[in-house]
Amino acid sequence: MSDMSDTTTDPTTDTTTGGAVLTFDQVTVGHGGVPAVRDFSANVAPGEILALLGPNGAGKTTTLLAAVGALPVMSGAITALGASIDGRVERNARRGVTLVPDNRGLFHRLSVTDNLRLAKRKGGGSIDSVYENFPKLRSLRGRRCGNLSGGEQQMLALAKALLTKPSVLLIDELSLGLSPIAVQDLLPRLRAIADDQKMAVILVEQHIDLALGIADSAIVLHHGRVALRGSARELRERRDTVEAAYFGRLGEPDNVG
Ligand SMILES: Nc1ncnc2c1ncn2[C@@H]1O[C@H](COP(=O)(O)OP(=O)(O)OP(=O)(O)O)[C@@H](O)[C@H]1O
Repeated sequence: MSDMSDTTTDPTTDTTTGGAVLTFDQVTVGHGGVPAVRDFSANVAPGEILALLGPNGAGKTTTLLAAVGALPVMSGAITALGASIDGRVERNARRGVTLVPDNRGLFHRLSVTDNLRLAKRKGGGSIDSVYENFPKLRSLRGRRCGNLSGGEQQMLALAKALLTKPSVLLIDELSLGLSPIAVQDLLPRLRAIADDQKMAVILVEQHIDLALGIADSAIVLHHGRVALRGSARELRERRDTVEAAYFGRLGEPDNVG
């Protein structure tokens, strides 16, 4: 169990639902009937970035997939923008709940602009505004997406998702395969856009310090259980505790659940 009594007493329980646009209420979700995440509760408010941390296999992607309706919950409930999340992924996306998947979800044979045009067909902002936020993409606009670097593809994946003006954006390892400098460039942009658009974000990220550097709050998952939660500021100051949670040294999952 966490000793961060100044943040939240029970790490599996989040009782602050006021103003949340995305709520997980004691959610258990998994694959083929086998739970991968158990009793997960969390709230994310407009403009809030929640960093979802944890080692490989902790259940981070599973949590995001459940939040867009791509995996049915086994028990508990997920609510976004006042309505329950169900299995209709496209409908959830139209309502403003958008996932940037870890495989980036890009069309590699199409140009940068054509990828953006396809995203724009789902509604939302203008391609010009994307190029204002990501000037690098403007200079690459005629390039085939498959010929972009990993960092450029990540930027495009983020830009595509932002084009639909989501209210809730779920990002699975934006920094996958990127240099630390590229991550340092992208994450502050995400912070600024979340602030501007009052967009709620869950950021799954392996770069713990960079994630805590831009997030408002954070949860560490271990073996599908919440091992630790708190404000990002408090967790930055208790880096050793975060690491202990990450490696399951705050107690066995059964004890914290
Ligand atoms: N399609 C699947 N079928 C069966 N089990 C799965 C499937 N996808 C994930 N799992 C299992 O669910 C658990 C959680 O996986 P998940 O991908 O959510 O973890 P993660 O925290 O995102 O890990 P990583 O950091 O490696 O991406 C793991 O034990 C994993 O093996």
